[in-house]
Amino acid sequence: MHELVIAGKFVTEEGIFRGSVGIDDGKIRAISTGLLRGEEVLNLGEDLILPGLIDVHVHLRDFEEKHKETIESGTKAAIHGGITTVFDMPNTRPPIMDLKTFERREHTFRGRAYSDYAMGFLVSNNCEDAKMSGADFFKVFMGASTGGIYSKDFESDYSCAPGVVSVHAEDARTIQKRPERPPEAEIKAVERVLLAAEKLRKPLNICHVSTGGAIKAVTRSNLPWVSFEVTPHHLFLSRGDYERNGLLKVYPPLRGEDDIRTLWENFRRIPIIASDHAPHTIEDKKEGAAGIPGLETEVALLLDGVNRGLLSITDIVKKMHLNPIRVFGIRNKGFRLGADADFTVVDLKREWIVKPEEFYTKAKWSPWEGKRLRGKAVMTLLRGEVVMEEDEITGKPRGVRIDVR
Ligand SMILES: NC(=O)N[C@@H](CC(=O)O)C(=O)O
Ligand SMILES: [Zn+2]
Ligand SMILES: [Zn+2]
Repeated sequence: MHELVIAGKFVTEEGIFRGSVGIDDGKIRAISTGLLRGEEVLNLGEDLILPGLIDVHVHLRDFEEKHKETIESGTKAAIHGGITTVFDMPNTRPPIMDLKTFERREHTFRGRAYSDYAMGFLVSNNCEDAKMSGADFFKVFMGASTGGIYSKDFESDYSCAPGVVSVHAEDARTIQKRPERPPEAEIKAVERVLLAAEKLRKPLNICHVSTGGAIKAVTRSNLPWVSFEVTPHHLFLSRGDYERNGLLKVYPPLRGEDDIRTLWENFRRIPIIASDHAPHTIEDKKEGAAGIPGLETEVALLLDGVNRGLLSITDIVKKMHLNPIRVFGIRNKGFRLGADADFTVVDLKREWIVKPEEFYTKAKWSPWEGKRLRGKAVMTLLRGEVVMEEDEITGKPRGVRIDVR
């Protein structure tokens, strides 16, 4: 007899099966195609039950930028959007690039996160601190983005990081000459990344790949320790959208139809989908801040894509659960016995209109404002506890740091 049994239609990388999962102490203890017995049974009918979705690229801000987002508002937005674990990007103010600030970040998270979280460390000529930090992943900027910090010697920073490196691949010199950041800025940086990865042979994830040239270069290099992520805004929005709405300024920039077509033509080769949730106030955006909020639309946009035949529901499990766990070595997550009982429950047929005023993020604006989407996250479970149901955040912050050791 389990504490809790969840029954319904489970989605794995192979497909959908009707069955039930037995949960005790927040962990998956039994998986069955029949109906397990539980003190409490949560029957989820026709909704689809995905393993907890993981977003490996999220800017939670907080510290001196609480007006943009806090740990609470950002992680509430995560579980509202169906995300159970977020990777906290370290280009905060102050940036997380020394031991004292890393420890301060760790305390800032305690008891305030509504989702689980991985802690990042920004590497830029600070190798000793990076090695001593114990961070869950490491961030390197090859060119400046929000916060303005970037590596003067990418190879040395990449070589120093004692764990998986996520890299912002836009070439600094090209950006200085051509601030509009054409595809060449990304392609040049990605080619440098691949040469370094070939030499150093250590795990690396290329952030927000946006161009056909970069995705072709990565897939051609075929290095098993090199992964990459693509964002929903680079899949569903274009440079034309930015020309019509200046708020859509983002680094790397939204691209032309050719690049977008190549991303979709290579969709099955994309290991990870991540939001690059980058909240700014409307005032900051009007002053040219780069970044787009994405936590509360990313899953719904992908589900809408499933309904339009652009991708399959199993793609979402592969690119937002399985591959993030594999690439970043997450030990306590996964749809298997002994792993945390995190689940993202979606209603694939739910039609709704994007209304940013109903968002939990402080960035109450969206490129998809007013758009009708088919598909929505309707319930989020974290270690067997319902933490979001029908847009309501239920209960207190339960999020804890993931285990990548
Ligand atoms: N993507 C952006 O345009 N902005 C991000 C930084 C980054 O991911 O480069 C931010 O932190 O605002
Ligand atoms: Zn970036
Ligand atoms: Zn980012």
